[in-house]
Amino acid sequence: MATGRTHRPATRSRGIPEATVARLPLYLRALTALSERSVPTVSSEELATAAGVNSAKLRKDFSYLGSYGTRGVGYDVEYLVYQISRELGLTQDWPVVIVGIGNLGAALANYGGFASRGFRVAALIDADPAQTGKLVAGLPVRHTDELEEIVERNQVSIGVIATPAGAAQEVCDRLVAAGVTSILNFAPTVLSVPDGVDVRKVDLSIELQILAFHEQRKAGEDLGEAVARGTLPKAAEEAADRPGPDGDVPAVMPA
Ligand SMILES: NC(=O)c1ccc[n+]([C@@H]2O[C@H](COP(=O)([O-])OP(=O)(O)OC[C@H]3O[C@@H](n4cnc5c(N)ncnc54)[C@H](O)[C@@H]3O)[C@@H](O)[C@H]2O)c1
Repeated sequence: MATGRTHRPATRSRGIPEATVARLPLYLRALTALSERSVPTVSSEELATAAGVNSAKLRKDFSYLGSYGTRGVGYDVEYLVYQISRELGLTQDWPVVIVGIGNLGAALANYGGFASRGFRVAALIDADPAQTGKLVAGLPVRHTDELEEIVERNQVSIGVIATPAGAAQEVCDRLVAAGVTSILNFAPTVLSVPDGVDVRKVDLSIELQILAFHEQRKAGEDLGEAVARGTLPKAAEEAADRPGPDGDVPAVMPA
């Protein structure tokens, strides 16, 4: 679901391309599901289908990890889970702070999937004094005055920003100055960060806009096919012939 980009070169220092790194979590999710069902081995085709990736791409990705599978047997599921987890840095615990504990921040704090993937929510921080001390997901909300101390004491390197857009840059600057080097930004704004700090942006409305674009295309194709088959309902046919607001384009455009 995460969109956006990191401020890093396309290839990481260990020679794994950024596009491969972006697919590793997809493999890991599929492999974890297999592991939970005690499936011992998996072919590249099966795993590629489960991860929604092309199998040739998967084999290429795994070659960067030095994992080639065994002909006729496939890949060892447990070993690959370990290998990918290690590559993603998930074999260690990552303390995370969430800043902005409104609707979204509270929902993120309550999401159990972070802890099970090695991300421990170390603290919840909000600027509203009325929020301070409230328990959210079992953690007391702390005031932003304590941000630097919390980050330093917990050695937090990952910060999640769920504040309004107008506050996000200032929060980001404070997190970075305190030692955070990776930011997951939910606020609808572009953040400036110094070199060496990774920012990933999550924006569900952008994802919805992309789906809306495809829906519109599909609707256009359906209409075009109906016109070609001569099965266009009468009302739609009239609409397709009617001039649009400019007077020269039909209100409903066939593909
Ligand atoms: N990326 C996405 O897909 C997505 C989805 C929903 C919301 N959002 C964005 O997430 C943000 C939060 O949305 P919400 O619905 O939870 O809003 P909200 O108003 O419920 O919560 C915002 C919280 O941030 C706190 N805050 C304000 N300024 C702060 C600061 N300087 N430091 C720390 N905390 C501060 C407020 O006190 C409040 O508790 C918004 O920017 C919204 O646009 C993004």
